[in-house]
Amino acid sequence: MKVVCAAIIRNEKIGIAKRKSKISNGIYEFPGGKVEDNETEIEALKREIKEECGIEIENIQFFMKNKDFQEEEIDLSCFVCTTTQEPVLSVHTNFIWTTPDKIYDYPFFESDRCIVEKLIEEWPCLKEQMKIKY
Ligand SMILES: Nc1nc2c([nH]c(=O)n2[C@H]2C[C@H](O)[C@@H](COP(=O)(O)OP(=O)(O)OP(=O)(O)O)O2)c(=O)[nH]1
Repeated sequence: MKVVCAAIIRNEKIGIAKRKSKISNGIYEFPGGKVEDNETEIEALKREIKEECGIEIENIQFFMKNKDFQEEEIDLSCFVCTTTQEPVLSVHTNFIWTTPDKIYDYPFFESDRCIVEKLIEEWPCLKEQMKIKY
């Protein structure tokens, strides 16, 4: 299954969201979801973030891929992007703006560990790079 997710950056913070249902109940994740057959990863990402957070995202850049096996194989592509809007939640019960080094203060998707690690490593550069864009 192809899945996309976004590390959304705003005001030098990254957004993480808490799920209210299914396998990841109560766990924080990067917002996103499954890629449908008729769409590109970027189209899926924009659609999922609009559906789940009610916001438009901009400056979308590929960040990394990660494979995991849950109930089936998950082929996850993570992107970084910016927004100028505040989320309005539908499938999540909470949304927090934080910095990568604090993500593990929250119960977070274990399979996303390498994404979080890369975000921590690249954060000084990434936050500067994304700052000029919003
Ligand atoms: N959204 C998201 N899903 C992730 C992350 N890491 C990770 O392993 N996953 C897995 C969990 C799920 O098995 C799958 C995403 O499925 P989903 O349930 O979010 O997809 P969806 O929104 O399209 O779901 P639905 O429409 O079928 O309800 O990817 C992540 O950071 N964000």
